[in-house]
Amino acid sequence: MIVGVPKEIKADEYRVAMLPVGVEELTGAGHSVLIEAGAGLGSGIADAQYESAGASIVRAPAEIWSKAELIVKVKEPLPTEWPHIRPGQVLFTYFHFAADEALTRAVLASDATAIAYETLRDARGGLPLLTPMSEVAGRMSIQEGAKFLERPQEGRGILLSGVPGVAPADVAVLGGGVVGSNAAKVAAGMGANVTILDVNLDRLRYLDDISPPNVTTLYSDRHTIREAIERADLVIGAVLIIGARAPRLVRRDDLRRMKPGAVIVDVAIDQGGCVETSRPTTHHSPTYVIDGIVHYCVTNMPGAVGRTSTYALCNVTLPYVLQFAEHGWRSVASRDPGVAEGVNIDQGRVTNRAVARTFDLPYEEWTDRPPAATSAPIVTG
Ligand SMILES: NC(=O)C1=CN([C@@H]2O[C@H](COP(=O)(O)OP(=O)(O)OC[C@H]3O[C@@H](n4cnc5c(N)ncnc54)[C@H](O)[C@@H]3O)[C@@H](O)[C@H]2O)C=CC1
Ligand SMILES: CC(=O)C(=O)O
Repeated sequence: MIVGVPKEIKADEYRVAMLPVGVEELTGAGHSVLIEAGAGLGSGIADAQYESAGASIVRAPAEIWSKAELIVKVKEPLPTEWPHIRPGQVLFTYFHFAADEALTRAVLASDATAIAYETLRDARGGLPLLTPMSEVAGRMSIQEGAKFLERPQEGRGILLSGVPGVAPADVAVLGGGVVGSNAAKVAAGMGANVTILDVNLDRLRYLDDISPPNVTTLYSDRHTIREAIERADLVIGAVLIIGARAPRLVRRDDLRRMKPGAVIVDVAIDQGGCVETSRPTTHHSPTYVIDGIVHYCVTNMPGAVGRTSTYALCNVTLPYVLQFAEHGWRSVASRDPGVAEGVNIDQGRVTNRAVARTFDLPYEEWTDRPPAATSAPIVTG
């Protein structure tokens, strides 16, 4: 199989979807790997390292898109990449379709197959390809929140930890999953008073068991959310309903009840954000202020720590890439229902219920039978 790894083109995205060891494993098994020149530089990996592992370095991204049967990426294809997507091609990357109708329709129209990192499940029902990036983003959310609480960054001029004689900050974490628990761990470690809100009581019981005394758990409802964000200096948005648009837990009216200069880091922005006033931002221009509240809504937070994130991501994606190359993704997905849950779009059909519902598109349960050919098959070689 020909596997292609284009350079990421999203703003401030320094990750790459494959390590040299991945190239070595794939080429050792008889596959070809095309890596775009410079794709690894943001993560400190030189073209020569890929080449010595057996990759072909390709200058023109169009050549990768036109030759590869399996495209392995980090972020969703951007509009300039859409025309390159080919019928029958398989794209393995983050998509977050529910936050982007134009992307959804472009991939549907392409007759390609989209296997989304963020909905693929493991045998325990976890999200193995989302988890490492959620760990990164959860930890970063406190680092970033702390920075934007500084007065020159338009925050309220609060040091998260406080100092002897002055109280620490209050941090409210909406959603106690991977992002939320990692955010809470870092914030609590810095000495902040942390409140985690979630609708999953078993999860709250677990967090209550393992957390230090400066972490409180609360069942998440409209009243507890409102009270927690009114108290908070820093709010972390960390909810997820798999495949779906994030629920809007904080409304515009709520901002007026918050402390002026408080900061919201809406990590869930990649699924549309859990705050009504959130809109995507970039690492270069990460924040904006509405009603006195600083909003940080970067959709690719782990991209800023490319080296750590690339390794953490590729550790978990490579085993799937190897299986797809070796056995074909249809055969892998037909044997592993967790992989089938990753298939969001398959050659013109929406095969993820939440995505279909978000855009009122027809839903078809995924089966291993390829749809009747509607376009010319992909040309390889
Ligand atoms: N902006 C970025 O760069 C990144 C964003 N993310 C995103 O962060 C979000 C969270 O991801 P994970 O923590 O991995 O998900 P997760 O599934 O581990 O945790 C989500 C939690 O939200 C809870 N939840 C659902 N509805 C809720 C409600 N109404 N109130 C309170 N809690 C509620 C769930 O019970 C669950 O515990 C996702 O959208 C993910 O894609 C992840 C990594 C990077
Ligand atoms: C999860 C995701 O979208 C990211 O790591 O950028």
